[in-house]
Amino acid sequence: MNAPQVNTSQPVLAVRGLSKHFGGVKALDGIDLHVTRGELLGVIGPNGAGKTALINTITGFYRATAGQIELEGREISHLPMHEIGRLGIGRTFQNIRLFKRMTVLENVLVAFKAFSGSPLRSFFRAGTPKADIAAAMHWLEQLQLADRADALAASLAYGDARRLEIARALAGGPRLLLLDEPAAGMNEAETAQLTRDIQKIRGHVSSILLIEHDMGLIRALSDRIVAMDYGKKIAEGSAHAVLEHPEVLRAYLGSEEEEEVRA
Ligand SMILES: Nc1ncnc2c1ncn2[C@@H]1O[C@H](COP(=O)(O)OP(=O)(O)OP(=O)(O)O)[C@@H](O)[C@H]1O
Repeated sequence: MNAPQVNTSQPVLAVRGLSKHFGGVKALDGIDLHVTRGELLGVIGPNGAGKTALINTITGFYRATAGQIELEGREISHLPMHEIGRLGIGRTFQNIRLFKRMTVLENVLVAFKAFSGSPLRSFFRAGTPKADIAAAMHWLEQLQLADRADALAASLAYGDARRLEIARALAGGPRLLLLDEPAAGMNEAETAQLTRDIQKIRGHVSSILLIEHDMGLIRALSDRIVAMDYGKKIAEGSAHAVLEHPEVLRAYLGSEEEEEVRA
């Protein structure tokens, strides 16, 4: 199959009519959205709106019930997860997933390992190419983790562990980075640092889709916001337009997050 022609006006990600049903539960119900080159798209919605299901379906962790997912014009919804990762979609998880008994540096090296396709154990035994170590250290420096490179991942403070997940995702060289609630569980100072970190990494990855409940982070970082509820898109546009949208306020009404949306 020929590679799609480079088209700078083409969205990096285009999702059309995307649905994911679990029995009678419509986690995604006909979602349309796109992320353009250089854009950070914020995705908000109350608990259970379908935000994580969106990331899980884009990355092939869930198989879509219906709809299309295009990465730079190429249909990917039928592809296995590892192939979607190889084509350039990186992610972090709502619940941090690190190799806790490996060092911080090794956790980032896994990204190169996954891409080279060779078995992990023998890779480390055989010695790691200097270029990979230099590249991994670059990402650790970007996320202020270089001085913890030899520490065990298990010993990291919560905020550092979250940043290590981001460093690992970036080391895979994604065109599109999907961040699933990176500020979850962070205190105010950690969230402020994370905001600066995400600003910094924007220059290194073409596009970012950011799921977050922290409206301060969403306001500070998003070029555009999509709001979801019950698996549907209920609003789309600028931070001001979406966070003041009557349907968005209604969706959050009565939930603990209502005050945050208005803050
Ligand atoms: N594997 C699954 N099996 C069954 N139902 C699921 C599964 N994953 C998600 N759901 C359901 O799909 C809906 C959307 O869930 P999802 O986790 O995507 O919401 P969310 O917007 O990410 O919520 P939160 O903000 O709490 O993380 C929920 O009703 C959830 O119970």
